[in-house]
Amino acid sequence: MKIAILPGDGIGPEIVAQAVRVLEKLKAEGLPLQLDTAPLGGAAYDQYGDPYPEVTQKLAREADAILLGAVGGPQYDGLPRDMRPERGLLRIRKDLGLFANLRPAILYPELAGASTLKPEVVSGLDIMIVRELTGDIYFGQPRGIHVNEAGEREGFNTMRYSESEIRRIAKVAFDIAQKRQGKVCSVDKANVLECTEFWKEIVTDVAKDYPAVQLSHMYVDNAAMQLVRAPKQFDVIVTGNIFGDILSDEASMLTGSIGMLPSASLDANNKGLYEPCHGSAPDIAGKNLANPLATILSAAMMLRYTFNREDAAQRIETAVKTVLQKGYRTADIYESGCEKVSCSGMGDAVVAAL
Ligand SMILES: NC(=O)C1=CN([C@@H]2O[C@H](COP(=O)(O)OP(=O)(O)OC[C@H]3O[C@@H](n4cnc5c(N)ncnc54)[C@H](O)[C@@H]3O)[C@@H](O)[C@H]2O)C=CC1
Ligand SMILES: CC(C)CC(=O)C(=O)O
Ligand SMILES: [Mg+2]
Repeated sequence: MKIAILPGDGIGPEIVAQAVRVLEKLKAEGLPLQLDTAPLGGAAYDQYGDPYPEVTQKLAREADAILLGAVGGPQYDGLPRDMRPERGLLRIRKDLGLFANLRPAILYPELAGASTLKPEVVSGLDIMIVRELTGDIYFGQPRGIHVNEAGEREGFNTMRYSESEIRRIAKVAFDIAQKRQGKVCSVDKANVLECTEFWKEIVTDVAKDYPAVQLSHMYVDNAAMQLVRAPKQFDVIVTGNIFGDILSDEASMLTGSIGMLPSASLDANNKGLYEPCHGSAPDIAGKNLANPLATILSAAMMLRYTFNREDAAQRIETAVKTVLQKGYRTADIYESGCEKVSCSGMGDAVVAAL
């Protein structure tokens, strides 16, 4: 089981260190893990002048799976766009064909009080957001900033999806829904954007192969509202890259914190990159304050999706449940009566629970 470890920037190294401790514990018990580290994002730019350098490309391509922290930081904002950390992240996703981004928003009952919604609205919450990850306005050409015909500067990006890109992500969503409650809500803005009107048409066509799955459609503005009004109406949400990016951050707060949301980004053969949904959190970086659970839960997703080790995945998830039941909380999910722990303190607790 070859795993590339890419700590990244900001809180990335702190949270990844805790997930690596969890993996090392499983390795010591006999799981055949090989962990190798390389830089991505700003750290890679600092060392190699490229946010996705060759050394990282080689390691990532040869690995079965990748564990990533997060990239980015204000110190890189002035760089040419192609040198910025976030571009390194987009490049690795594209390079490895990681088109299917699974972002489960699950409420642990112990965190009902940390959710932004009332306990009765979120209790039992279990939504799977399936976000297309290698297309849409994040990749569409042309893009840039230029002087237009009127002699004025303007910025532009292009939202585009090919039929095959929509079909393959729709199939992922329907396949997942078949193993869950059997409901897919496709989120678009088909009332004004041709690209997403096309999305809706293709998803509707793919649904014909899944008669047991109930398909609904929702405009993204309404979906953003429904997520905080009545989130349990959703089972699987399938949507494009930008809408999925935004809606998953929103959904994270239903679970108590952005620090609780893991993700898997899969190619067609379940090779995957696993990372928390949040960014590099420059405001708390280097302070040992970050919540490492999203990253630890991402390692569990890795064992489940890439390595087919449901047993090991569930062990990690059970350990996370145990530490929450015992009352350990990082600052972002802290409530009075609980025991506040640091990032590494949470890592200690999870390793002990394992
Ligand atoms: N996948 C990635 O690598 C991503 C990178 N970014 C980059 O990260 C940098 C910061 O972006 P922001 O918009 O501030 O988003 P962010 O997700 O890094 O932070 C937003 C807020 O959530 C908090 N937060 C995030 N993760 C946390 C954790 N594990 N525990 C406790 N609190 C946590 C932060 O302290 C901050 O207050 C930017 O450079 C951005 O481009 C943003 C999103 C994803
Ligand atoms: C570079 C961004 C697209 C990262 C991000 O916000 C995400 O993937 O959630
Ligand atoms: Mg995001």
